[in-house]
Amino acid sequence: MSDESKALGEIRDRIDSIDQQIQTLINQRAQCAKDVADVKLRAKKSDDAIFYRPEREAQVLRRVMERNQGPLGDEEMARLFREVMSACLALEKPMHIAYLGPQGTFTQAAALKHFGHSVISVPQVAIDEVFRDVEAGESHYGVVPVENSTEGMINHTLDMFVSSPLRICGEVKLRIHHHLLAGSDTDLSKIEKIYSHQQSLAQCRRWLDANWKKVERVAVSSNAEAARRVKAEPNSAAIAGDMAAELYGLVNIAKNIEDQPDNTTRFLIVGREDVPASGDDKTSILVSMKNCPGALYHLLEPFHRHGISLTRIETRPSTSDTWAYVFYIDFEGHYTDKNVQEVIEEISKEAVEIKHLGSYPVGVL
Ligand SMILES: C=C(O[C@@H]1C=C(C(=O)O)C=C[C@H]1O)C(=O)O
Repeated sequence: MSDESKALGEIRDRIDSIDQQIQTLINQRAQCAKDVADVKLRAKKSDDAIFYRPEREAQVLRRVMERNQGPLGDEEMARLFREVMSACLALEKPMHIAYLGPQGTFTQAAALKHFGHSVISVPQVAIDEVFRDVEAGESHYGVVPVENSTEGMINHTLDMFVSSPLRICGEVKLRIHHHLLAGSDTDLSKIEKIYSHQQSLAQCRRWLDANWKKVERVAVSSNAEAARRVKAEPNSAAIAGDMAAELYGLVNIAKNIEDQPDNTTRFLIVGREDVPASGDDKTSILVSMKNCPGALYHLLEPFHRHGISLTRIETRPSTSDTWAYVFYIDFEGHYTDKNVQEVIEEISKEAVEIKHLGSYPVGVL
Protein backbone atom coordinates (compact mmCIF):
# COMPACT_ATOMS: atom_id res chain seq x y z
CA MET A 1 0.00 0.00 0.00
CA SER A 2 1.41 3.40 -0.98
CA ASP A 3 1.84 6.13 1.62
CA GLU A 4 -0.90 8.10 -0.13
CA SER A 5 -3.52 5.35 0.01
CA LYS A 6 -2.58 4.61 3.63
CA ALA A 7 -3.11 8.28 4.55
CA LEU A 8 -6.40 8.40 2.65
CA GLY A 9 -7.56 5.18 4.30
CA GLU A 10 -6.91 6.62 7.75
CA ILE A 11 -8.74 9.88 7.02
CA ARG A 12 -11.72 7.99 5.57
CA ASP A 13 -11.89 5.78 8.66
CA ARG A 14 -12.00 8.96 10.72
CA ILE A 15 -14.78 10.37 8.54
CA ASP A 16 -16.80 7.13 8.89
CA SER A 17 -16.49 7.23 12.64
CA ILE A 18 -17.47 10.94 12.80
CA ASP A 19 -20.47 10.28 10.53
CA GLN A 20 -21.63 7.58 12.90
CA GLN A 21 -21.41 9.97 15.84
CA ILE A 22 -23.18 12.78 13.93
CA GLN A 23 -25.97 10.39 13.00
CA THR A 24 -26.43 9.24 16.59
CA LEU A 25 -26.44 12.85 17.82
CA ILE A 26 -28.91 14.01 15.16
CA ASN A 27 -31.27 11.23 16.19
CA GLN A 28 -30.86 12.16 19.86
CA ARG A 29 -31.71 15.74 18.87
CA ALA A 30 -34.76 14.53 16.92
CA GLN A 31 -35.91 12.59 19.99
CA CYS A 32 -35.63 15.80 22.07
CA ALA A 33 -37.74 17.69 19.52
CA LYS A 34 -40.31 14.87 19.74
CA ASP A 35 -40.27 15.15 23.56
CA VAL A 36 -40.86 18.91 23.29
CA ALA A 37 -43.84 18.21 21.03
CA ASP A 38 -45.23 15.70 23.56
CA VAL A 39 -44.99 18.29 26.34
CA LYS A 40 -46.74 20.88 24.15
CA LEU A 41 -49.47 18.38 23.24
CA ARG A 42 -50.11 17.44 26.87
CA ALA A 43 -50.31 21.12 27.89
CA LYS A 44 -52.77 21.87 25.10
CA LYS A 45 -54.77 18.62 25.40
CA SER A 46 -55.62 18.83 21.70
CA ASP A 47 -53.78 17.91 18.53
CA ASP A 48 -53.69 21.45 17.14
CA ALA A 49 -50.80 22.48 19.43
CA ILE A 50 -48.26 24.67 17.61
CA PHE A 51 -44.92 22.92 17.41
CA TYR A 52 -43.17 25.47 15.21
CA ARG A 53 -41.55 28.33 17.12
CA PRO A 54 -40.06 30.96 14.78
CA GLU A 55 -38.33 32.90 17.59
CA ARG A 56 -36.70 29.76 19.01
CA GLU A 57 -35.48 28.65 15.57
CA ALA A 58 -33.99 32.10 14.92
CA GLN A 59 -32.16 31.92 18.28
CA VAL A 60 -30.80 28.44 17.51
CA LEU A 61 -29.51 29.57 14.09
CA ARG A 62 -27.97 32.77 15.48
CA ARG A 63 -26.12 30.77 18.13
CA VAL A 64 -24.86 28.32 15.50
CA MET A 65 -23.40 31.25 13.55
CA GLU A 66 -21.94 32.96 16.61
CA ARG A 67 -20.06 29.93 17.90
CA ASN A 68 -18.93 28.68 14.48
CA GLN A 69 -15.15 28.26 14.22
CA GLY A 70 -14.90 27.01 10.61
CA PRO A 71 -13.55 25.80 8.28
CA LEU A 72 -17.21 25.75 7.17
CA GLY A 73 -18.61 29.28 6.80
CA ASP A 74 -21.25 30.61 9.24
CA GLU A 75 -24.06 30.62 6.68
CA GLU A 76 -23.17 27.19 5.38
CA MET A 77 -23.27 25.80 8.91
CA ALA A 78 -26.56 27.55 9.66
CA ARG A 79 -28.07 26.09 6.49
CA LEU A 80 -27.15 22.58 7.66
CA PHE A 81 -28.77 23.22 11.04
CA ARG A 82 -31.78 24.74 9.24
CA GLU A 83 -32.32 21.38 7.54
CA VAL A 84 -31.75 19.39 10.75
CA MET A 85 -34.41 21.49 12.55
CA SER A 86 -36.76 21.15 9.59
CA ALA A 87 -36.44 17.36 9.66
CA CYS A 88 -36.88 17.23 13.46
CA LEU A 89 -40.03 19.32 13.30
CA ALA A 90 -41.49 17.29 10.43
CA LEU A 91 -41.19 14.17 12.58
CA GLU A 92 -44.21 15.42 14.51
CA LYS A 93 -46.29 17.07 11.85
CA PRO A 94 -44.93 18.26 8.47
CA MET A 95 -46.01 21.86 8.04
CA HIS A 96 -47.98 22.98 5.00
CA ILE A 97 -46.55 26.17 3.53
CA ALA A 98 -48.57 28.05 0.90
CA TYR A 99 -46.49 30.11 -1.53
CA LEU A 100 -46.94 32.20 -4.64
CA GLY A 101 -46.58 29.48 -7.28
CA PRO A 102 -46.43 27.71 -9.58
CA GLN A 103 -43.68 25.27 -8.63
CA GLY A 104 -40.22 26.59 -9.34
CA THR A 105 -40.82 30.26 -8.41
CA PHE A 106 -38.39 32.30 -6.33
CA THR A 107 -41.10 32.37 -3.66
CA GLN A 108 -40.88 28.59 -3.39
CA ALA A 109 -37.09 28.89 -3.11
CA ALA A 110 -37.61 31.47 -0.33
CA ALA A 111 -40.09 29.17 1.47
CA LEU A 112 -37.60 26.30 1.44
CA LYS A 113 -34.75 28.57 2.52
CA HIS A 114 -36.80 29.76 5.51
CA PHE A 115 -38.45 26.50 6.62
CA GLY A 116 -36.00 23.88 5.25
CA HIS A 117 -36.91 21.08 2.84
CA SER A 118 -38.99 18.91 5.18
CA VAL A 119 -42.15 21.00 4.77
CA ILE A 120 -44.92 20.40 2.27
CA SER A 121 -44.91 23.46 -0.01
CA VAL A 122 -48.25 24.20 -1.61
CA PRO A 123 -48.33 26.44 -4.72
CA GLN A 124 -51.08 29.08 -5.01
CA VAL A 125 -51.96 31.02 -8.16
CA ALA A 126 -51.97 34.50 -6.62
CA ILE A 127 -50.92 36.47 -3.54
CA ASP A 128 -54.59 36.70 -2.37
CA GLU A 129 -54.83 32.91 -2.56
CA VAL A 130 -51.80 32.49 -0.32
CA PHE A 131 -53.47 34.69 2.29
CA ARG A 132 -56.83 32.93 1.89
CA ASP A 133 -55.26 29.48 2.24
CA VAL A 134 -53.60 30.41 5.55
CA GLU A 135 -56.65 32.32 6.82
CA ALA A 136 -58.80 29.25 6.15
CA GLY A 137 -56.36 27.06 8.10
CA GLU A 138 -55.53 24.95 5.03
CA SER A 139 -51.84 25.86 5.34
CA HIS A 140 -49.92 26.64 8.53
CA TYR A 141 -47.97 29.55 7.00
CA GLY A 142 -47.74 31.44 3.73
CA VAL A 143 -44.83 33.04 1.87
CA VAL A 144 -45.24 36.12 -0.34
CA PRO A 145 -42.76 38.56 -1.92
CA VAL A 146 -42.87 42.09 -0.45
CA GLU A 147 -40.00 44.10 -1.94
CA ASN A 148 -37.22 43.92 -4.48
CA SER A 149 -34.01 45.92 -4.28
CA THR A 150 -34.24 46.94 -7.95
CA GLU A 151 -37.97 47.31 -8.50
CA GLY A 152 -39.31 48.41 -5.11
CA MET A 153 -42.40 47.32 -3.20
CA ILE A 154 -44.84 44.65 -4.25
CA ASN A 155 -47.96 46.71 -3.62
CA HIS A 156 -50.37 43.85 -3.92
CA THR A 157 -48.83 42.22 -0.83
CA LEU A 158 -48.94 45.49 1.15
CA ASP A 159 -52.58 46.05 0.23
CA MET A 160 -53.56 42.59 1.48
CA PHE A 161 -52.68 43.61 5.03
CA VAL A 162 -55.38 46.29 5.15
CA SER A 163 -58.10 43.68 5.46
CA SER A 164 -56.33 40.41 6.32
CA PRO A 165 -56.25 39.21 9.94
CA LEU A 166 -52.95 37.39 9.31
CA ARG A 167 -49.77 38.28 11.17
CA ILE A 168 -46.25 38.66 9.80
CA CYS A 169 -44.22 35.88 11.46
CA GLY A 170 -40.90 36.19 9.67
CA GLU A 171 -38.89 37.56 6.79
CA VAL A 172 -36.45 35.98 4.39
CA LYS A 173 -34.18 37.58 1.82
CA LEU A 174 -33.13 35.84 -1.35
CA ARG A 175 -30.47 36.88 -3.87
CA ILE A 176 -32.26 36.75 -7.21
CA HIS A 177 -30.25 35.51 -10.15
CA HIS A 178 -31.99 35.50 -13.51
CA HIS A 179 -30.94 33.44 -16.50
CA LEU A 180 -32.02 33.37 -20.13
CA LEU A 181 -33.35 29.85 -20.71
CA ALA A 182 -34.47 27.91 -23.77
CA GLY A 183 -35.19 24.34 -24.88
CA SER A 184 -32.06 22.32 -25.72
CA ASP A 185 -32.76 22.25 -29.49
CA THR A 186 -33.62 25.96 -29.81
CA ASP A 187 -31.91 27.88 -32.62
CA LEU A 188 -30.94 31.13 -30.88
CA SER A 189 -31.12 33.14 -34.10
CA LYS A 190 -34.82 32.22 -34.43
CA ILE A 191 -36.00 33.37 -30.98
CA GLU A 192 -39.06 35.61 -31.41
CA LYS A 193 -40.36 36.01 -27.86
CA ILE A 194 -38.90 36.24 -24.40
CA TYR A 195 -41.32 35.38 -21.60
CA SER A 196 -41.03 36.31 -17.95
CA HIS A 197 -42.80 37.93 -15.03
CA GLN A 198 -43.05 41.69 -15.43
CA GLN A 199 -40.76 42.27 -12.40
CA SER A 200 -38.05 40.04 -13.87
CA LEU A 201 -38.27 41.72 -17.27
CA ALA A 202 -37.80 45.02 -15.44
CA GLN A 203 -34.84 43.67 -13.43
CA CYS A 204 -33.10 42.64 -16.69
CA ARG A 205 -34.18 45.63 -18.80
CA ARG A 206 -30.71 46.96 -19.61
CA TRP A 207 -29.33 43.55 -20.46
CA LEU A 208 -32.29 42.86 -22.76
CA ASP A 209 -31.89 46.25 -24.46
CA ALA A 210 -28.21 45.54 -25.07
CA ASN A 211 -28.57 41.95 -26.26
CA TRP A 212 -32.13 41.24 -27.48
CA LYS A 213 -33.43 44.65 -28.45
CA LYS A 214 -35.56 43.46 -31.35
CA VAL A 215 -37.17 40.47 -29.65
CA GLU A 216 -40.67 40.86 -28.21
CA ARG A 217 -40.89 40.72 -24.37
CA VAL A 218 -44.03 39.07 -23.06
CA ALA A 219 -45.07 39.44 -19.40
CA VAL A 220 -46.69 36.32 -17.89
CA SER A 221 -47.94 35.48 -14.39
CA SER A 222 -44.64 34.06 -13.06
CA ASN A 223 -41.12 33.07 -14.12
CA ALA A 224 -42.00 29.42 -13.69
CA GLU A 225 -44.98 29.91 -16.02
CA ALA A 226 -42.57 31.49 -18.55
CA ALA A 227 -40.32 28.42 -18.32
CA ARG A 228 -43.31 26.10 -18.71
CA ARG A 229 -44.41 27.90 -21.90
CA VAL A 230 -40.95 27.86 -23.40
CA LYS A 231 -40.75 24.11 -22.91
CA ALA A 232 -43.77 23.72 -25.19
CA GLU A 233 -43.20 26.60 -27.63
CA PRO A 234 -40.35 26.60 -30.17
CA ASN A 235 -38.52 29.85 -30.97
CA SER A 236 -39.07 31.28 -27.51
CA ALA A 237 -36.94 31.86 -24.42
CA ALA A 238 -37.69 32.59 -20.76
CA ILE A 239 -36.09 34.61 -18.02
CA ALA A 240 -36.22 32.61 -14.81
CA GLY A 241 -34.10 31.18 -12.01
CA ASP A 242 -32.33 27.90 -11.33
CA MET A 243 -35.36 26.11 -9.85
CA ALA A 244 -37.52 26.75 -12.92
CA ALA A 245 -34.66 25.79 -15.29
CA GLU A 246 -34.26 22.49 -13.47
CA LEU A 247 -37.97 21.80 -13.19
CA TYR A 248 -38.61 22.26 -16.93
CA GLY A 249 -35.25 20.92 -18.18
CA LEU A 250 -34.24 24.12 -19.96
CA VAL A 251 -30.76 25.08 -21.09
CA ASN A 252 -29.00 28.14 -19.67
CA ILE A 253 -28.15 30.49 -22.56
CA ALA A 254 -26.92 33.39 -20.42
CA LYS A 255 -26.36 33.32 -16.66
CA ASN A 256 -26.95 36.08 -14.07
CA ILE A 257 -28.39 38.64 -16.47
CA GLU A 258 -29.96 40.88 -13.77
CA ASP A 259 -28.91 44.53 -14.15
CA GLN A 260 -28.05 44.95 -10.46
CA PRO A 261 -25.55 42.35 -9.23
CA ASP A 262 -26.98 42.51 -5.69
CA ASN A 263 -30.59 42.07 -6.85
CA THR A 264 -32.42 40.79 -3.74
CA THR A 265 -36.06 40.10 -2.94
CA ARG A 266 -37.49 40.17 0.55
CA PHE A 267 -40.34 37.79 1.35
CA LEU A 268 -42.71 37.74 4.32
CA ILE A 269 -43.94 34.73 6.24
CA VAL A 270 -47.59 35.12 7.21
CA GLY A 271 -49.40 33.07 9.83
CA ARG A 272 -52.24 33.12 12.33
CA GLU A 273 -50.24 33.55 15.55
CA ASP A 274 -48.16 36.29 17.15
CA VAL A 275 -44.48 35.48 17.55
CA PRO A 276 -42.80 36.12 20.94
CA ALA A 277 -39.58 38.19 21.04
CA SER A 278 -36.37 36.48 19.86
CA GLY A 279 -33.97 39.21 21.00
CA ASP A 280 -33.42 40.65 17.51
CA ASP A 281 -36.78 41.54 16.03
CA LYS A 282 -38.59 43.82 13.67
CA THR A 283 -42.14 45.15 13.84
CA SER A 284 -44.45 46.10 10.99
CA ILE A 285 -47.41 48.41 11.46
CA LEU A 286 -49.93 50.04 9.19
CA VAL A 287 -51.02 53.53 10.18
CA SER A 288 -53.66 55.77 8.65
CA MET A 289 -53.30 59.48 9.34
CA LYS A 290 -55.64 62.39 8.81
CA ASN A 291 -54.87 64.54 5.81
CA CYS A 292 -53.55 67.50 7.82
CA PRO A 293 -50.33 69.56 7.86
CA GLY A 294 -47.49 67.82 9.70
CA ALA A 295 -49.15 64.39 9.67
CA LEU A 296 -45.97 62.62 8.63
CA TYR A 297 -43.92 64.62 11.14
CA HIS A 298 -46.25 63.64 14.01
CA LEU A 299 -46.00 60.04 12.93
CA LEU A 300 -42.21 59.86 12.72
CA GLU A 301 -41.08 62.16 15.52
CA PRO A 302 -41.91 59.72 18.38
CA PHE A 303 -39.71 57.01 16.79
CA HIS A 304 -36.79 59.41 16.74
CA ARG A 305 -37.39 60.53 20.32
CA HIS A 306 -37.54 56.94 21.63
CA GLY A 307 -34.43 55.90 19.67
CA ILE A 308 -36.19 53.40 17.42
CA SER A 309 -34.73 52.93 13.93
CA LEU A 310 -37.13 52.74 11.03
CA THR A 311 -36.12 50.19 8.40
CA ARG A 312 -38.81 51.14 5.87
CA ILE A 313 -41.70 53.50 5.36
CA GLU A 314 -44.03 53.19 2.43
CA THR A 315 -47.16 55.14 1.49
CA ARG A 316 -50.18 53.67 -0.29
CA PRO A 317 -53.30 55.43 -1.51
CA SER A 318 -56.21 54.92 0.83
CA THR A 319 -58.96 52.53 -0.16
CA SER A 320 -61.62 54.24 1.93
CA ASP A 321 -62.44 57.78 3.02
CA THR A 322 -61.35 57.27 6.58
CA TRP A 323 -57.91 56.09 5.43
CA ALA A 324 -56.61 59.39 4.13
CA TYR A 325 -52.97 58.28 4.11
CA VAL A 326 -51.84 54.75 4.72
CA PHE A 327 -48.25 54.25 5.86
CA TYR A 328 -46.55 50.90 6.13
CA ILE A 329 -43.76 51.17 8.65
CA ASP A 330 -41.11 48.61 9.57
CA PHE A 331 -38.93 49.35 12.56
CA GLU A 332 -36.46 47.64 14.87
CA GLY A 333 -37.80 46.07 18.05
CA HIS A 334 -40.68 43.90 19.26
CA TYR A 335 -44.22 45.05 20.00
CA THR A 336 -43.80 44.01 23.64
CA ASP A 337 -40.70 46.25 24.11
CA LYS A 338 -41.36 49.17 26.47
CA ASN A 339 -40.15 51.89 24.07
CA VAL A 340 -42.20 50.39 21.22
CA GLN A 341 -45.34 50.37 23.38
CA GLU A 342 -44.73 54.03 24.31
CA VAL A 343 -44.34 55.07 20.66
CA ILE A 344 -47.49 53.18 19.65
CA GLU A 345 -49.42 54.88 22.44
CA GLU A 346 -48.25 58.32 21.29
CA ILE A 347 -48.99 57.70 17.61
CA SER A 348 -52.44 56.36 18.50
CA LYS A 349 -53.41 59.85 19.64
CA GLU A 350 -52.72 61.28 16.15
CA ALA A 351 -53.71 58.37 13.93
CA VAL A 352 -57.09 57.43 12.54
CA GLU A 353 -56.14 53.81 12.95
CA ILE A 354 -53.11 51.68 13.77
CA LYS A 355 -52.84 48.03 12.88
CA HIS A 356 -50.04 45.86 14.24
CA LEU A 357 -49.10 43.55 11.38
CA GLY A 358 -46.63 41.54 13.40
CA SER A 359 -43.33 41.41 15.26
CA TYR A 360 -40.88 38.81 14.00
CA PRO A 361 -37.23 37.73 14.12
CA VAL A 362 -34.91 39.62 11.75
CA GLY A 363 -34.12 37.17 8.93
CA VAL A 364 -31.12 35.02 9.92
CA LEU A 365 -30.25 33.26 6.66
C1 LIG B 1 -38.05 21.67 19.70
C2 LIG B 1 -38.92 22.69 19.60
O1 LIG B 1 -39.86 22.79 18.59
C3 LIG B 1 -39.53 23.10 17.24
C4 LIG B 1 -38.25 22.52 16.82
C5 LIG B 1 -37.07 23.19 17.03
C6 LIG B 1 -35.72 22.51 16.88
O2 LIG B 1 -35.65 21.45 16.26
O3 LIG B 1 -34.75 23.04 17.43
C7 LIG B 1 -37.12 24.54 17.40
C8 LIG B 1 -38.28 25.22 17.52
C9 LIG B 1 -39.56 24.62 17.12
O4 LIG B 1 -39.84 24.98 15.81
C10 LIG B 1 -38.90 23.78 20.61
O5 LIG B 1 -39.90 24.50 20.76
O6 LIG B 1 -37.85 23.96 21.26
